[in-house]
Amino acid sequence: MAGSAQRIVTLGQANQGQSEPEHAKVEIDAIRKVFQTSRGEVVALHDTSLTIANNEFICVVGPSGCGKTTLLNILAGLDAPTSGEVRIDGTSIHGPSSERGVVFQQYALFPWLTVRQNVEFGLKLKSIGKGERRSIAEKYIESVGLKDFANAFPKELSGGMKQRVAIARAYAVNPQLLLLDEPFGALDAQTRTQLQVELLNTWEQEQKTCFFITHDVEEAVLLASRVVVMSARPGRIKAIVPIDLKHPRTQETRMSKPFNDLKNDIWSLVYQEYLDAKK
Ligand SMILES: Nc1ncnc2c1ncn2[C@@H]1O[C@H](COP(=O)(O)OP(=O)(O)OP(=O)(O)O)[C@@H](O)[C@H]1O
Repeated sequence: MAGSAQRIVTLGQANQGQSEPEHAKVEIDAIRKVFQTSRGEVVALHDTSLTIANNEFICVVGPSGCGKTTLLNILAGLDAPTSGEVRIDGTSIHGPSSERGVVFQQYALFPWLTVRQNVEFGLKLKSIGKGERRSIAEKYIESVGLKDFANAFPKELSGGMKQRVAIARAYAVNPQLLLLDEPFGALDAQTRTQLQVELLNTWEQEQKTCFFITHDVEEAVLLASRVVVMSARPGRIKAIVPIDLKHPRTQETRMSKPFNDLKNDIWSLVYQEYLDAKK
Protein backbone atom coordinates (compact mmCIF):
# COMPACT_ATOMS: atom_id res chain seq x y z
CA MET A 1 0.00 0.00 0.00
CA ALA A 2 2.78 2.40 -0.92
CA GLY A 3 1.79 6.02 -0.48
CA SER A 4 -1.60 5.16 0.93
CA ALA A 5 -0.87 6.72 4.33
CA GLN A 6 -1.32 10.19 2.83
CA ARG A 7 -4.51 9.31 1.01
CA ILE A 8 -6.40 7.13 3.42
CA VAL A 9 -8.08 8.52 6.48
CA THR A 10 -8.43 5.68 8.95
CA LEU A 11 -11.18 5.17 11.49
CA GLY A 12 -9.46 7.05 14.33
CA GLN A 13 -8.89 10.12 12.18
CA ALA A 14 -12.34 9.86 10.62
CA ASN A 15 -13.88 10.02 14.09
CA GLN A 16 -11.89 13.14 14.83
CA GLY A 17 -13.50 14.70 11.78
CA GLN A 18 -10.27 15.32 9.87
CA SER A 19 -11.80 14.32 6.54
CA GLU A 20 -15.20 15.83 7.23
CA PRO A 21 -16.52 18.56 4.94
CA GLU A 22 -17.18 21.97 6.45
CA HIS A 23 -20.75 22.40 5.20
CA ALA A 24 -22.79 19.31 5.95
CA LYS A 25 -25.68 18.19 3.79
CA VAL A 26 -26.07 14.86 5.57
CA GLU A 27 -24.87 14.07 9.08
CA ILE A 28 -24.84 10.44 10.15
CA ASP A 29 -24.36 10.82 13.87
CA ALA A 30 -23.30 7.84 16.03
CA ILE A 31 -25.69 5.38 14.41
CA ARG A 32 -26.08 1.98 16.00
CA LYS A 33 -28.46 -0.64 14.67
CA VAL A 34 -29.28 -3.86 16.46
CA PHE A 35 -31.68 -6.45 14.98
CA GLN A 36 -33.47 -8.84 17.32
CA THR A 37 -33.53 -12.25 15.66
CA SER A 38 -34.45 -15.79 16.69
CA ARG A 39 -30.70 -16.38 17.06
CA GLY A 40 -30.30 -13.39 19.38
CA GLU A 41 -29.15 -9.84 18.74
CA VAL A 42 -27.35 -8.93 15.53
CA VAL A 43 -25.37 -5.71 15.73
CA ALA A 44 -25.52 -4.56 12.10
CA LEU A 45 -24.02 -1.11 12.68
CA HIS A 46 -21.79 0.00 15.50
CA ASP A 47 -21.15 3.69 16.21
CA THR A 48 -21.17 4.90 12.62
CA SER A 49 -20.66 8.60 11.93
CA LEU A 50 -20.12 10.37 8.62
CA THR A 51 -20.65 13.88 7.32
CA ILE A 52 -21.49 14.28 3.63
CA ALA A 53 -21.17 17.63 1.82
CA ASN A 54 -23.67 18.96 -0.69
CA ASN A 55 -23.12 17.37 -4.14
CA GLU A 56 -20.63 14.84 -2.84
CA PHE A 57 -20.63 11.39 -4.40
CA ILE A 58 -19.99 8.88 -1.61
CA CYS A 59 -19.36 5.23 -2.51
CA VAL A 60 -19.53 2.62 0.23
CA VAL A 61 -17.66 -0.67 -0.03
CA GLY A 62 -17.18 -3.49 2.46
CA PRO A 63 -17.65 -7.22 2.94
CA SER A 64 -21.05 -8.85 2.67
CA GLY A 65 -23.13 -8.35 5.82
CA CYS A 66 -21.20 -5.31 7.11
CA GLY A 67 -24.32 -3.14 7.28
CA LYS A 68 -24.19 -1.17 4.00
CA THR A 69 -27.86 -1.71 3.11
CA THR A 70 -28.88 -1.17 6.73
CA LEU A 71 -27.19 2.24 6.62
CA LEU A 72 -28.83 3.11 3.29
CA ASN A 73 -32.24 2.07 4.62
CA ILE A 74 -31.74 4.32 7.64
CA LEU A 75 -30.77 7.23 5.35
CA ALA A 76 -33.87 6.53 3.23
CA GLY A 77 -36.02 6.56 6.38
CA LEU A 78 -37.13 2.98 5.62
CA ASP A 79 -35.66 1.79 8.91
CA ALA A 80 -34.87 3.55 12.20
CA PRO A 81 -31.56 3.35 14.06
CA THR A 82 -31.48 1.77 17.50
CA SER A 83 -29.58 4.86 18.64
CA GLY A 84 -28.01 7.91 17.02
CA GLU A 85 -29.62 10.01 14.31
CA VAL A 86 -29.38 11.17 10.71
CA ARG A 87 -29.78 14.88 9.97
CA ILE A 88 -30.30 16.43 6.56
CA ASP A 89 -29.63 20.16 6.45
CA GLY A 90 -29.58 20.00 10.24
CA THR A 91 -33.02 18.38 10.60
CA SER A 92 -33.41 14.91 12.02
CA ILE A 93 -35.16 12.43 9.68
CA HIS A 94 -38.02 10.20 10.81
CA GLY A 95 -39.28 8.35 7.73
CA PRO A 96 -39.15 8.31 3.95
CA SER A 97 -39.43 11.49 1.88
CA SER A 98 -39.53 12.40 -1.80
CA GLU A 99 -36.41 14.47 -1.04
CA ARG A 100 -34.54 11.14 -0.89
CA GLY A 101 -34.65 9.06 -4.07
CA VAL A 102 -33.75 5.37 -3.84
CA VAL A 103 -32.51 3.08 -6.64
CA PHE A 104 -32.32 -0.62 -5.75
CA GLN A 105 -30.47 -3.46 -7.45
CA GLN A 106 -33.75 -4.99 -8.59
CA TYR A 107 -35.19 -2.11 -10.64
CA ALA A 108 -38.49 -1.90 -8.66
CA LEU A 109 -40.48 -0.49 -11.58
CA PHE A 110 -44.26 -0.67 -11.68
CA PRO A 111 -44.89 -3.41 -14.29
CA TRP A 112 -48.33 -2.06 -15.23
CA LEU A 113 -46.99 1.41 -16.09
CA THR A 114 -45.07 2.44 -19.20
CA VAL A 115 -41.56 3.90 -19.03
CA ARG A 116 -43.01 7.43 -19.19
CA GLN A 117 -45.62 6.69 -16.52
CA ASN A 118 -42.97 5.14 -14.26
CA VAL A 119 -40.80 8.25 -14.58
CA GLU A 120 -43.81 10.53 -14.05
CA PHE A 121 -44.99 8.61 -10.98
CA GLY A 122 -43.07 10.55 -8.33
CA LEU A 123 -43.91 13.84 -10.03
CA LYS A 124 -47.59 12.99 -9.77
CA LEU A 125 -47.16 12.35 -6.04
CA LYS A 126 -45.63 15.82 -5.80
CA SER A 127 -48.78 17.23 -7.49
CA ILE A 128 -46.84 18.54 -10.47
CA GLY A 129 -49.23 19.39 -13.35
CA LYS A 130 -49.59 17.17 -16.42
CA GLY A 131 -47.70 19.37 -18.90
CA GLU A 132 -44.72 19.93 -16.61
CA ARG A 133 -44.71 16.27 -15.65
CA ARG A 134 -44.52 15.26 -19.28
CA SER A 135 -41.66 17.62 -20.11
CA ILE A 136 -39.59 16.64 -17.03
CA ALA A 137 -40.12 12.93 -17.76
CA GLU A 138 -39.15 13.41 -21.41
CA LYS A 139 -35.96 15.22 -20.45
CA TYR A 140 -34.79 12.39 -18.19
CA ILE A 141 -35.99 9.57 -20.48
CA GLU A 142 -33.95 11.17 -23.25
CA SER A 143 -30.94 11.65 -20.96
CA VAL A 144 -30.83 7.89 -20.30
CA GLY A 145 -31.20 7.10 -24.01
CA LEU A 146 -34.72 5.64 -23.88
CA LYS A 147 -36.62 8.16 -26.00
CA ASP A 148 -37.84 5.45 -28.36
CA PHE A 149 -39.07 3.32 -25.46
CA ALA A 150 -41.18 5.89 -23.60
CA ASN A 151 -44.36 3.91 -24.27
CA ALA A 152 -42.85 0.47 -23.60
CA PHE A 153 -43.68 -1.57 -20.49
CA PRO A 154 -40.90 -2.85 -18.16
CA LYS A 155 -41.31 -6.46 -19.37
CA GLU A 156 -40.29 -5.27 -22.86
CA LEU A 157 -36.96 -3.90 -21.56
CA SER A 158 -33.56 -5.44 -20.82
CA GLY A 159 -32.08 -5.28 -17.29
CA GLY A 160 -29.87 -2.34 -18.24
CA MET A 161 -32.82 -0.45 -19.75
CA LYS A 162 -34.92 -1.07 -16.64
CA GLN A 163 -32.15 0.31 -14.47
CA ARG A 164 -31.93 3.38 -16.74
CA VAL A 165 -35.65 3.95 -16.12
CA ALA A 166 -35.12 3.60 -12.36
CA ILE A 167 -32.32 6.20 -12.51
CA ALA A 168 -34.41 8.57 -14.68
CA ARG A 169 -37.31 8.18 -12.24
CA ALA A 170 -35.07 8.96 -9.26
CA TYR A 171 -33.53 12.04 -10.94
CA ALA A 172 -36.88 13.35 -12.24
CA VAL A 173 -38.22 14.21 -8.78
CA ASN A 174 -35.05 16.22 -8.14
CA PRO A 175 -34.32 14.72 -4.71
CA GLN A 176 -31.74 16.34 -2.43
CA LEU A 177 -30.14 12.98 -1.84
CA LEU A 178 -29.90 10.00 -4.18
CA LEU A 179 -29.42 6.61 -2.49
CA LEU A 180 -28.28 3.77 -4.76
CA ASP A 181 -27.97 0.20 -3.46
CA GLU A 182 -25.77 -1.79 -5.85
CA PRO A 183 -27.78 -0.44 -8.78
CA PHE A 184 -25.56 -2.10 -11.40
CA GLY A 185 -24.88 -5.32 -9.47
CA ALA A 186 -27.18 -7.49 -11.58
CA LEU A 187 -25.93 -6.25 -14.97
CA ASP A 188 -23.38 -7.71 -17.37
CA ALA A 189 -19.95 -6.04 -17.42
CA GLN A 190 -20.52 -4.09 -20.64
CA THR A 191 -23.91 -2.67 -19.64
CA ARG A 192 -22.51 -1.90 -16.23
CA THR A 193 -19.65 0.11 -17.72
CA GLN A 194 -22.10 2.03 -19.93
CA LEU A 195 -24.36 2.85 -17.01
CA GLN A 196 -21.43 3.96 -14.85
CA VAL A 197 -20.40 6.41 -17.57
CA GLU A 198 -23.98 7.66 -17.97
CA LEU A 199 -24.46 8.11 -14.23
CA LEU A 200 -21.15 9.93 -13.99
CA ASN A 201 -22.09 12.23 -16.90
CA THR A 202 -25.45 13.00 -15.29
CA TRP A 203 -23.79 13.73 -11.95
CA GLU A 204 -21.13 15.93 -13.60
CA GLN A 205 -23.86 17.98 -15.37
CA GLU A 206 -26.44 18.05 -12.62
CA GLN A 207 -24.69 17.56 -9.34
CA LYS A 208 -26.53 15.81 -6.59
CA THR A 209 -25.56 14.34 -3.26
CA CYS A 210 -25.19 10.61 -3.91
CA PHE A 211 -24.73 7.66 -1.54
CA PHE A 212 -23.86 4.63 -3.64
CA ILE A 213 -23.27 1.08 -2.37
CA THR A 214 -21.17 -1.28 -4.43
CA HIS A 215 -19.05 -4.42 -4.16
CA ASP A 216 -16.98 -3.24 -7.11
CA VAL A 217 -13.94 -1.24 -5.97
CA GLU A 218 -13.19 -0.05 -9.52
CA GLU A 219 -16.73 1.29 -9.82
CA ALA A 220 -16.34 3.08 -6.47
CA VAL A 221 -13.08 4.79 -7.51
CA LEU A 222 -14.52 5.84 -10.87
CA LEU A 223 -17.64 7.42 -9.39
CA ALA A 224 -16.77 8.71 -5.93
CA SER A 225 -15.62 11.94 -4.38
CA ARG A 226 -14.83 9.80 -1.32
CA VAL A 227 -14.91 6.04 -0.81
CA VAL A 228 -16.05 4.81 2.59
CA VAL A 229 -14.67 1.38 3.52
CA MET A 230 -16.71 -0.50 6.10
CA SER A 231 -15.39 -3.16 8.40
CA ALA A 232 -16.74 -6.66 8.84
CA ARG A 233 -19.70 -7.10 11.19
CA PRO A 234 -20.46 -5.30 13.39
CA GLY A 235 -20.25 -2.67 10.65
CA ARG A 236 -18.21 0.45 11.31
CA ILE A 237 -16.39 2.89 9.09
CA LYS A 238 -12.87 1.58 8.76
CA ALA A 239 -11.45 4.18 6.37
CA ILE A 240 -12.43 7.14 4.23
CA VAL A 241 -10.50 7.59 1.02
CA PRO A 242 -10.74 10.91 -0.86
CA ILE A 243 -10.73 10.34 -4.63
CA ASP A 244 -9.02 13.40 -6.01
CA LEU A 245 -9.12 12.35 -9.69
CA LYS A 246 -10.25 15.17 -11.95
CA HIS A 247 -13.53 15.24 -13.86
CA PRO A 248 -14.65 14.35 -16.45
CA ARG A 249 -13.53 10.82 -15.63
CA THR A 250 -13.15 8.68 -18.73
CA GLN A 251 -11.79 5.34 -19.89
CA GLU A 252 -8.36 6.99 -19.80
CA THR A 253 -8.92 7.73 -16.11
CA ARG A 254 -9.38 3.99 -15.56
CA MET A 255 -6.01 3.30 -17.21
CA SER A 256 -4.10 5.92 -15.21
CA LYS A 257 -1.64 5.13 -12.42
CA PRO A 258 -3.36 7.26 -9.74
CA PHE A 259 -6.65 5.44 -10.47
CA ASN A 260 -5.06 2.03 -10.18
CA ASP A 261 -3.09 2.98 -7.04
CA LEU A 262 -6.33 4.05 -5.35
CA LYS A 263 -8.07 0.90 -6.54
CA ASN A 264 -5.31 -1.30 -5.15
CA ASP A 265 -5.19 0.52 -1.80
CA ILE A 266 -8.95 0.26 -1.33
CA TRP A 267 -9.02 -3.33 -2.50
CA SER A 268 -6.38 -4.22 0.13
CA LEU A 269 -8.51 -2.67 2.86
CA VAL A 270 -11.64 -4.50 1.68
CA TYR A 271 -9.80 -7.80 1.29
CA GLN A 272 -8.47 -7.57 4.83
CA GLU A 273 -12.04 -7.13 6.07
CA TYR A 274 -13.16 -10.07 3.95
CA LEU A 275 -10.48 -12.23 5.60
CA ASP A 276 -11.51 -10.99 9.06
CA ALA A 277 -15.18 -11.73 8.27
CA LYS A 278 -14.22 -15.33 7.39
CA LYS A 279 -12.46 -15.93 10.73
N1 LIG B 1 -34.34 -7.16 8.94
C1 LIG B 1 -33.30 -7.79 9.49
N2 LIG B 1 -33.47 -8.63 10.51
C2 LIG B 1 -32.42 -9.26 11.09
N3 LIG B 1 -31.14 -9.10 10.69
C3 LIG B 1 -30.91 -8.27 9.67
C4 LIG B 1 -31.97 -7.57 9.00
N4 LIG B 1 -31.43 -6.80 8.01
C5 LIG B 1 -30.11 -7.03 8.06
N5 LIG B 1 -29.79 -7.89 9.04
C6 LIG B 1 -28.44 -8.33 9.42
O1 LIG B 1 -27.64 -7.18 9.58
C7 LIG B 1 -26.33 -7.39 9.03
C8 LIG B 1 -26.07 -6.33 7.97
O2 LIG B 1 -26.91 -6.58 6.85
P1 LIG B 1 -26.88 -5.65 5.55
O3 LIG B 1 -27.89 -6.17 4.60
O4 LIG B 1 -26.99 -4.23 5.96
O5 LIG B 1 -25.40 -5.91 5.00
P2 LIG B 1 -24.73 -5.52 3.63
O6 LIG B 1 -23.37 -4.97 3.95
O7 LIG B 1 -25.63 -4.65 2.83
O8 LIG B 1 -24.58 -6.95 2.94
P3 LIG B 1 -24.48 -7.35 1.37
O9 LIG B 1 -23.22 -6.72 0.85
O10 LIG B 1 -24.38 -8.85 1.40
O11 LIG B 1 -25.71 -6.85 0.68
C9 LIG B 1 -26.32 -8.82 8.51
O12 LIG B 1 -25.75 -9.64 9.48
C10 LIG B 1 -27.78 -9.16 8.33
O13 LIG B 1 -28.01 -10.54 8.53
